Amino acid sequence: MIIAENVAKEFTLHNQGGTVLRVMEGASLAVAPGECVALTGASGAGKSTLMRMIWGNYRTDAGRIVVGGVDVSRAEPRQIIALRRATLGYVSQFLRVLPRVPTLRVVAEPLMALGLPEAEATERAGVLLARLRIAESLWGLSPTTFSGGEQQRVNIARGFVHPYPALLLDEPTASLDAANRDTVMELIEEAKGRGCAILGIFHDEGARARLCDRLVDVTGFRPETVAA
Ligand SMILES: Nc1ncnc2c1ncn2[C@@H]1O[C@H](COP(=O)(O)OP(=O)(O)OP(=O)(O)O)[C@@H](O)[C@H]1O
Repeated sequence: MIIAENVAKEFTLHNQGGTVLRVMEGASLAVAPGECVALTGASGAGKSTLMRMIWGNYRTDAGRIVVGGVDVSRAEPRQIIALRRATLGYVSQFLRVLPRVPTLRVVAEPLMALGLPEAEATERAGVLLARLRIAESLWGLSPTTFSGGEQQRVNIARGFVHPYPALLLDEPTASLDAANRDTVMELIEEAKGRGCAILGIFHDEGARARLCDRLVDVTGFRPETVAA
């Protein structure tokens, strides 16, 4: 479902004398439906860079990334938009929303973008917000003023409201209390159960042990490691 083949990436720092940073070479992995794979490796090893390339935000310099049959590394922007709408969800560490959009709407939006009627989309959004213990009194407010943990749960609700066949998760259990952390792990298990392919960064070792079928250490994709 999520495939990376021989992916390479370098950054050119134009404002720093054109310095070229080679950060990745020969990165290959595959995540099958129903599987959860954790990206590991020290800080700066390239976990976020690989996730951003799969999400289609960073260009792939060499190799191929295919998600749900779409070649992300060569796709047109409109294909990436369609992929993100129906196939690939992404729960980033930070919630990015337009100001003044109420929380219930923020969570319902992915479903409405897929053509679901507003009433059904908001009902499903409400079920998930309640499950993630966001007080109903907050649903009509913009999440921009919410606490860090509340924002993260809104972000998670948005990422799980549609049964995406593939999901990218960036530290989904960070900054959550025990009960909410457990609920998020249940949501991830349910997604796996329905065949979702999940690739994530999990610094939470307990969550990694409970959820992940395999670990992929991106240190093996550093150019100096590949050359050795
Ligand atoms: N936009 C960018 N421009 C220049 N260099 C970048 C950019 N994004 C990442 N890098 C560099 O790529 C390398 C890998 O960074 P990345 O954020 O992918 O690591 P990480 O494994 O996710 O680290 P962490 O666990 O600290 O988040 C780092 O050396 C970083 O400086």
